[in-house]
Amino acid sequence: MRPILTAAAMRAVERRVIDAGTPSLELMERAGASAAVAAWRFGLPREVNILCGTGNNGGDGYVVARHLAERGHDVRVIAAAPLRSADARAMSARWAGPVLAYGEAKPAAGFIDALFGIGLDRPLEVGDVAELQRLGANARTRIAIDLPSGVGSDDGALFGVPFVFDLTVTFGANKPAHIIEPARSCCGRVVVADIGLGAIDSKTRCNAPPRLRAAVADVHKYERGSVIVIAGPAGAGGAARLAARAALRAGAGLATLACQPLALPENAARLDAVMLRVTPDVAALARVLTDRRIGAVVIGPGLGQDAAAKAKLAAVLASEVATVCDADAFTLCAGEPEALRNAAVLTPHEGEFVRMFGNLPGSRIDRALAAAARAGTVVVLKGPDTVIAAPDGRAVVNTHASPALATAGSGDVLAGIIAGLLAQGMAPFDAACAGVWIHGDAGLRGGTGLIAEDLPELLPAVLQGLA
Ligand SMILES: NC(=O)C1=CN([C@@H]2O[C@H](COP(=O)(O)OP(=O)(O)OC[C@H]3O[C@@H](n4cnc5c(N)ncnc54)[C@H](OP(=O)(O)O)[C@@H]3O)[C@@H](O)[C@H]2O)[C@@H](O)CC1
Ligand SMILES: [K+]
Repeated sequence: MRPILTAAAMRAVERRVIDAGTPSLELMERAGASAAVAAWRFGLPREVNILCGTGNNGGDGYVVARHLAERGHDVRVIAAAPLRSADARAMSARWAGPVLAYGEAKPAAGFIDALFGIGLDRPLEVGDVAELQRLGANARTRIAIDLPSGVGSDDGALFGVPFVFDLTVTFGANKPAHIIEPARSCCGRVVVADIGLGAIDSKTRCNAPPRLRAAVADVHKYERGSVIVIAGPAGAGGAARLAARAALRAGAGLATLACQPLALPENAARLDAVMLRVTPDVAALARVLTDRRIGAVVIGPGLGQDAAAKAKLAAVLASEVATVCDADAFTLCAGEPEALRNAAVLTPHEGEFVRMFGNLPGSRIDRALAAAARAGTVVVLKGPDTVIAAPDGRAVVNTHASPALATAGSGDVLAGIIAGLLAQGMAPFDAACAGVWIHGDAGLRGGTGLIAEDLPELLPAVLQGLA
């Protein structure tokens, strides 16, 4: 999984490489040269304006200017002044082409933004926004060096980015802003250039296709894992049924819906491969959960929010079965996430997350990590940039997803997939990362018009693609 580095972590890597003997000016040369190649490959128009800031991002811009001019581009640098970085001053001295002040350059078809990178820590100034706007708004091709000026590197917040870029060329590793919204949508395509920083380690990473265990020929259905989904009252079983079907399609050998007698006719009429188990009361449910063959349980989708629901949740959490909590489980434990400490994975969307954990500071990654530490369990903060965080400080961000997944019941399916993987023996963090990727891939395959019922049916194709 590719690393994601905060500005501070990036600076630490840079410092290590410099201390090991590579001059910072050499790193800037590599950064600018690789950005110029990426821009050229992208089909940058011949005429290019490069807006250079006063720090090292601006320094990169001067290097880009020199390399593009060598490749035959007609380049003008528009310079913020005075240059405050010694390396940027050295690189500006090596640039022999035109340097213009704000307001002097004519807009051109190509625009490169080297105004601010990871050093931006406050809103853009009015003059900077105006010049970005004047030169970039109508350019045919807009390329950002390291980051679009105006995005917060660590939290992905927008400090006044005036338009969306076509390409962002970054160095060594992705920054959170390339991965998390709203900044991610401003970056366009993101290219990570290798500038010789060596192996980069990070506890925060981008999600990747999971490696699943190969199927064994001689296997019993119980050995493939058994999942139980706790249904809610009569008339509200759809969410639980979706989760159960998803668990089966994700590879569990069995999925069972546990429901109360009154909900039996509804569920029996709608289920075939998924089995039904009537649990008239909490004691019956607790007894079912002592079956050691059950590998995972889902509770929350369509559960309800009454005393009966609360008692079922307590029974599940008191059992030893790996539990995925979703939906109503969060409402039942609003403000007290410690109550869910015994769960294996929590899958809240943004609203549920806030209900559980309040308004935590920082980026989505920071917030998910803080929540996982507080709840003592894996937290999946769902969204277009889903963050999977573990109490030990690992975080994975998934962007392999489709807007089509923002549909009723989609989250129930995700909970079922994760439970299906847990039941097959995956560790909670791995099952959550894999489940989110698989769910995202199904969403991409389904595309526009997708509804939650489609998702389980898309899973065989997704899983066969991973085998
Ligand atoms: N990491 C690596 O390995 C490599 C990194 N490289 C490059 O270095 C870039 C980072 O450079 P950088 O540290 O000089 O910061 P940069 O983004 O140029 O900002 C400059 C200064 O602007 C200021 N400032 C902040 N906000 C502001 C605002 N709104 N309006 C006005 N001013 C504002 C703030 O200074 P302050 O005013 O706070 O003193 C800040 O320090 C990085 O993105 C990459 O392109 C490559 O060269 C080599 C390999
Ligand atoms: K930039």
